[in-house]
Amino acid sequence: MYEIQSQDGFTYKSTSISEIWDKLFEAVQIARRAHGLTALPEGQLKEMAGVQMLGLKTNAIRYLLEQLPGVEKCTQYSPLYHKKQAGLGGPGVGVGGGNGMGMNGGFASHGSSEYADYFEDLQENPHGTARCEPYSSRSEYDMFSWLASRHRKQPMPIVAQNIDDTIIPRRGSGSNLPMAMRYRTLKESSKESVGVYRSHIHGRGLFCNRDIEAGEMVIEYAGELIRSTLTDKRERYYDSRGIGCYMFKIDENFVVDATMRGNAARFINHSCEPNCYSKVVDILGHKHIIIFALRRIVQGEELTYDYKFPFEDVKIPCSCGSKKCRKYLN
Ligand SMILES: C[S@@+](CC[C@H](N)C(=O)[O-])C[C@H]1O[C@@H](n2cnc3c(N)ncnc32)[C@H](O)[C@@H]1O
Repeated sequence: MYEIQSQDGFTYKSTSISEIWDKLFEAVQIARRAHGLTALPEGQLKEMAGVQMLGLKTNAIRYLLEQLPGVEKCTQYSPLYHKKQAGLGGPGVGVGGGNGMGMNGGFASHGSSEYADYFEDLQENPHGTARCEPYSSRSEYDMFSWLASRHRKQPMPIVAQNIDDTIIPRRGSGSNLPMAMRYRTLKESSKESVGVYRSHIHGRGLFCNRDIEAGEMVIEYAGELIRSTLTDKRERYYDSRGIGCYMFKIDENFVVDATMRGNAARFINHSCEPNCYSKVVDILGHKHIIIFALRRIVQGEELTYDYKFPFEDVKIPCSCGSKKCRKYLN
C-alpha cells in the first residue's frame, strides 16, 4: 500500500504506484492554479515531478540509484551506467543504451534467468519503504542494543551428550569451598561461561556458553553500590534521558545500580520457573549479589531467576513461557 499526504493532512492510499503518481500530478496542478500559474502539460509535469524533483537528472544520483537491488523492476527505465553484460548474474546490469530518465524509455529485457531469480527472491519491505516503517523504540542511549541482534551467534544448545567409557573430569560446583575463594575466580570465569544474546523472553538475556553445575556461582550482579534514598532520583534521571534503568535491591538501605557500571548480569531475565537464584553474600565484610545455579544448566540455556517483584496494581506481563508462569512479574 502506498500513501501520500497533503500539507493539510489529507491522505490518499492506493496499492497502485501509478494511481499515486496521478494523484500527485493532480495535486501539483491544483497548487499551480491556486498560485496563479498555468497548469503544465502532463508530460512536462511528470518530467518535473518524477525526475527533476527527485534529483534524477543528476548523473551522480543516477549512477548510485542504478546499483540498487530491485532496479530491474523499473521496466520503464533505461540504465545509463550500469548496463547488463550478457551472462552476468549480479544486480545493476542491463543491455541496451540508456536514453535518459523519461517515462517512456524502455528497460531492455535481461537474458539471464539467474539475474531474474535474484530479484524474484527480493523481499519487499512490508511497510512499502523504510521511511514508512514504524518507529522502533531503540534508545540512542542504549549502547548495548546490538547485543540483541539476531545476527549474533548464540552458543549451540547441547541436546544429548555422548556417554562413553572415557573418564572426563567434571567441573564441580565448588560449593564446598569458602565463599571468598569461590568469589575470587568468579569475575574471570563468568566472562567465559556466560554471554548476552537476543532472548525469547525479553530483549536481551544471559545465556550459558558451557554446562553449569547445580550450586555453581554463575555471575555477580555488579554495579555501583548506592543508598536506597538515591534510587528515585536516579530513576527519574534515567527515565528523562530514555536510559533503561537496571537496579537490584540489596536490603532496605542499599541498592546496586548497574545502569552505568554494570556487567552482563543485568541482562538476566525473570522466569517463574527459573534455573538460577540470587543471593546477597557477605564476602570479607562487603555485600555482593551473586547469581547461583539452581540446577544443572546446559550450554545454550538462558539463565533466569525469579525477580520476586512485589505485588502492584500496574502490572508487568510476564513472557517467561514456563508452565508455571504467574502471568505477571508483579
Ligand atoms: C534486568 S532487565 C532484563 C534485561 C532485558 N531483557 C534487557 O534487554 O534489557 C529487566 C526488564 O526486562 C524485562 N523482563 C525481564 N524478564 C521478563 C519476563 N519474564 N517477561 C517480560 N519482561 C521481562 C522487564 O521489562 C524487566 O523490567
